[in-house]
Amino acid sequence: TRSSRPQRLLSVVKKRAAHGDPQSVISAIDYFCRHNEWAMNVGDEKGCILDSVVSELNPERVLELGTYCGYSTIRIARILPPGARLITLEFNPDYAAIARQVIAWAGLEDKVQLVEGASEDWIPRIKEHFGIETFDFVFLDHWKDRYLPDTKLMEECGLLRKGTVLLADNVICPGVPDYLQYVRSSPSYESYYFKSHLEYTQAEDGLEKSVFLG
Ligand SMILES: O=C(NCCCOCn1ccc2cnccc21)c1cc(-c2ccc(F)cc2)cc(O)c1O
Ligand SMILES: [Mg+2]
Repeated sequence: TRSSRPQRLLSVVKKRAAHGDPQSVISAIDYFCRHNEWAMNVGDEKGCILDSVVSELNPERVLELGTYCGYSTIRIARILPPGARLITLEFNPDYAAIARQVIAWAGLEDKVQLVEGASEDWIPRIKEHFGIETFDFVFLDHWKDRYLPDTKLMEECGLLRKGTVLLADNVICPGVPDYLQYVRSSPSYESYYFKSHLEYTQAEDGLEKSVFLG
């Protein structure tokens, strides 16, 4: 049967990118998705905004909800300080299997722990399973109707601390209206909208950066 889009992405990475060179993996994926086949990676334009938020924060403990093929995983992991750890959660086992290989090809497997399953099942177990107190940075890029309930769940589970930064992808397209309304109106968050475009297109999209105030 026909290969999957993630499988085609992985084969492009292995053909075009240098092993152990995260930037070449990022460039290979972006070229393929812009010129051959669109895929739902955060992409190069929003990716540069992600890079700037992460490098300004220098987080030690990072959570990513939504791995897909590992594109944003390696964008984040490649600029983390030594000893920092990224936990990335993927629901789809086929995506997870591809992402593991993309992350390994980039040489970043030591900084990344990929877990498979649903956020609502995993979030309550992160503390005891990973021995983590709180996260410094959370990247939300999974089911858009889970951004709000999972943010409330992370608050309830004590995974956020004063200053934890949440960065949410796709706040315009596909859109997360309930999440936006919450973080923009809650006294517990300071929010900022980075206007950009849907990956590899001219459609509007953006990233919402929200600092948890405790
Ligand atoms: O749907 C998207 N992402 C989510 C994937 C499933 O995530 C499932 N998932 C991953 C961990 C995880 C943990 N728990 C539950 C579900 C969990 C997504 C979609 C688009 C998009 C924009 C325009 C279109 F015309 C079509 C699609 C763009 C994006 O950038 C996206 O991120
Ligand atoms: Mg996205």
